[in-house]
Parts: sequence; C-alpha cells; structure tokens
Amino acid sequence: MVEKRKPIPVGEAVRKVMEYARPGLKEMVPLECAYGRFLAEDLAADHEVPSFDRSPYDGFAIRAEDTLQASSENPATFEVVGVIGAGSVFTETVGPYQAVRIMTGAQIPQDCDAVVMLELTNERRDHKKTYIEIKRMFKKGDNISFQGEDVRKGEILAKRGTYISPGITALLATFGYNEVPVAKKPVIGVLATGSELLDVNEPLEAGKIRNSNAYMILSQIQRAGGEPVYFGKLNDDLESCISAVANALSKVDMLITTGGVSVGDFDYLPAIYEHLGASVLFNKVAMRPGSVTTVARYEHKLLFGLSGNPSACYVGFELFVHPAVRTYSFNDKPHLLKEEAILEEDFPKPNPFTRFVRANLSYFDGRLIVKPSGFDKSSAVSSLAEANALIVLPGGTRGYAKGMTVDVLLLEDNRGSEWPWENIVPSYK
Ligand SMILES: Nc1nc2c(c(=O)[nH]1)N[C@H]1C(S)=C(S)[C@@H](COP(=O)(O)OP(=O)(O)OC[C@H]3O[C@@H](n4cnc5c(N)ncnc54)[C@H](O)[C@@H]3O)O[C@H]1N2
Ligand code: MOO
Ligand SMILES: [Mg+2]
Repeated sequence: MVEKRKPIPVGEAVRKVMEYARPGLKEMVPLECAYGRFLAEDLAADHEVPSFDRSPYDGFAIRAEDTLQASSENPATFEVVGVIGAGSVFTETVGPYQAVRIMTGAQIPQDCDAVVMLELTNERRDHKKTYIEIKRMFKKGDNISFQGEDVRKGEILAKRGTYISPGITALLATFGYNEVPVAKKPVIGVLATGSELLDVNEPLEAGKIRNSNAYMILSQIQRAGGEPVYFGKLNDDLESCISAVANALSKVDMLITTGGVSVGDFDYLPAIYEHLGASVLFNKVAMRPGSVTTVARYEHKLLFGLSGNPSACYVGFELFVHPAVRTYSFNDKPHLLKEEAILEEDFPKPNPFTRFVRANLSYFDGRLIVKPSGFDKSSAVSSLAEANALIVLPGGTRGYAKGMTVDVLLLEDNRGSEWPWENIVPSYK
C-alpha cells in the first residue's frame, strides 16, 4: 500500500523551512565585485556629502553683499582675482568687489557666499586685469551646494542585508569602501535524478529527455544570490543516489535534488532521506504545481527535494529555496514581493490547491497587468521562458475571469517581502 501523504498549506510549509534557514557568514570583496551581493554590515555615513561647500556651476564666486545695488542699468563691476578648477582650493582673501572664477565642483572660497553663472556675466580686460559685470542682485547662499545637503554624517544609508545595486555601489565608493563587507554566498549543490535524463549535448533517443532542470536551478540559485555547484545527473539507482547525495551534502550549505520525490517505484528520495537519517519537514504541499515538493533537514543543512516536473521544480525553488538563500544573505525580506495585478485573460481552471501560474507581468495605463506565460501544466517548460511573476490563485477557487484582481509574486525584484502568505484574497470579484 502506497504511503498516504498529508498536504500542508503553502504558508505552513514555508514557515517550516524558515525555522531552519540561518544567516551565513561575512566576507570582504573588492568594490568592483560588490554589485549584486548583499551588505553584511549597515552602510553608515562617516562624513557629510558634500564634505565642503562647492559650486554647482561654472562661473564666479562673489560676496553677495556687493550686488545689493546691481541692476541692468547699473551693473556692479568685480575684479577677477583668481581661477579655481574642481579639486583646487582658493586660500587667499576675496575683498569687496572682487570675484574668483570658479568651476563646477570647486570649493567656495572662504570669503565668498554666492556663485554667478558664467552666462550671466560680461567679461572685459583692462590693463592686464580682468573684470566682470553683474546685472542683478544675488542673495547669500545663491548657487551654492552646501556641505551635508546630500548626506548627513551618521546617517544609515543602507541596512545590512540590502541588495547592492549600482546606486549602493556609488555610496560605497563615496564612503571609501575599497573592500566591501558582503554576505558570503551560500554554496548550493544541485543533483538531477532520473534514468531518462540525457546530457545537453546528447542527441534525443526514444523515451529520453534532456536534463533541463539542473541548468534552470543553477540560474535560479544565481538569481537568488547563491553559489551553485553542479554535481551532475544520476540514474534512478538507490545505492549510487545515496552515496552521491551524501557526498554532495558534505560539500555544500544546502542541497537541491530534482525528481524522484513522488510515489513511483524509482522515486528514491524518501528512501535516501531515511537512509541518511535526515528528518523530513514535509513531503506534500497543498499547491500546484509542486505538490510533491519535499524538504528535509540533515544536521544544520536543508535538503530541498524539488519535483522532476520543470514547472513544479521552478516554483518549488522560488517559494522554498529563494527565502533560505536571502536569509543566509542577512536579508530581512527574504520572500518574493507580492503585488496585485489585473488579470489580462480568463483562467478558467478550478483550483483545489493553491495554484502558482507562471506569468508575465507588465504595465498598462499606469496599472500592473498579468497574464499566464504559456502552457499551464506541471510538466511544462515553455511557459518558464517569459515568466517574471507567479499568479497566486488560492485553493478552493473556481477559476478567474479577465479583469479580476489577483495576487502576484515578483520573480525579478530585489526588494522582497517579510511574509507574503497572509491575506491572499480568494477572489476579488
Ligand atoms: N501516483 C501518483 N503519481 C504522481 C503523483 C502522485 O501524487 N501520485 N504526483 C505527480 C506530480 S504532482 C508530480 S509533480 C510528479 C513528481 O514526480 P517526481 O518529483 O517524483 O519526479 P520524476 O518522477 O522523477 O519526474 C517527473 C517528470 O519530470 C521529468 N523530469 C525529471 N527530471 C527532469 C530534469 N532534470 N529535466 C527535465 N525534466 C525532468 C521526468 O522525466 C518526468 O516526466 O509526479 C506525479 N506523479
Ligand atoms: O507537484 Mo505536481 O507539480 O503538483 O503537479
Ligand atoms: Mg516520480
């Protein structure tokens, strides 16, 4: 008699995984390698930005009080007493009706308190001296980029666990991080199981298919922020699978297998977990695809037994592995970000289990719209190509019509969410 598995709700399954998901270690990387990593420490400003008052224009630094009477009929004349480019500092005195020619980014001379744009001045030379005329009044502080106007000293600019975007990289450089403390990437092993699997370079033969899951998971690991290690594919042979899983497990922080988790004669993962003494957290989830997704724990390592069916495997990764990778990376919003979008076409299938439809999310008329990205079966591979979101259709619903609002989980976003599993609305009808 086949073992009867009891499906648990998705949120409960994710919660069980998160009980064992742990933050990882810190490492230092050169700034030019920090993009796409996660900060291992808060990024705090240890100085103000800018760190000195500077000119936002090419022009002339002056004393504003000298322009009080200036008008087009009665221009004020200034003697130009120096020239400074960005990077240079003018240390001499600037007296009444004197000006310093200044370039964008240069420090404002100590006696000056306003800048006049080059275009607003008339220049003339007289007896080897240069003069400018100014035809209007300027106030103290006009056209000055003030010290600290961008960043105040002591501000926390990005928290530990933040995804390092190009903008964060600019801040890291601004604050002198030649080396950046980042989360070490979790090393995640991948093993594909199935006697039907061909290598990618092999010609098709009767009854066999090419192993696509392994490569899909290697990419998903990288997208989530992990370091994938591919341990190859295995035939459905219990002995060799046990030793391959044990060997791989000894070399990684987490291990992903695909296939062999259901109830078929050659679905060996349950027996492998038992043989290793790994404790199974769950082996059936009330979701489609991916109902057979199994997660086990061996010592402090998680073993993700993802389904062999490509769409089920893909979804299992995003719901269960992704948050474990982000937690390892110190991120406190480890789950996929949930949004609401308008369904662009009917989805008439009833949903006994919560369904995750691979979908394409875009914008139209200022609103988020979403449509299934293709053939919707657990075995489908074609619908994965255009998928950048998963539509979440809760269990117990009877199908959805174009125009309805649905929940979607975003796959290409790096903000994440703390917990998307509350308030999934069954129907917005
Ligand atoms: N009697 C039952 N049969 C099945 C059940 C069930 O509850 N009772 N569940 C079905 C569901 S749902 C799924 S999903 C699959 C899951 O099967 P496994 O995870 O055990 O995976 P396999 O049997 O090894 O393979 C399933 C399918 O996927 C193809 N596959 C496997 N590996 C790869 C790969 N690396 N790349 C591409 N495709 C792969 C494989 O050839 C099979 O077609 O079980 C149902 N059956
Ligand atoms: O686990 Mo299967 O993918 O539910 O369809
Ligand atoms: Mg099977």
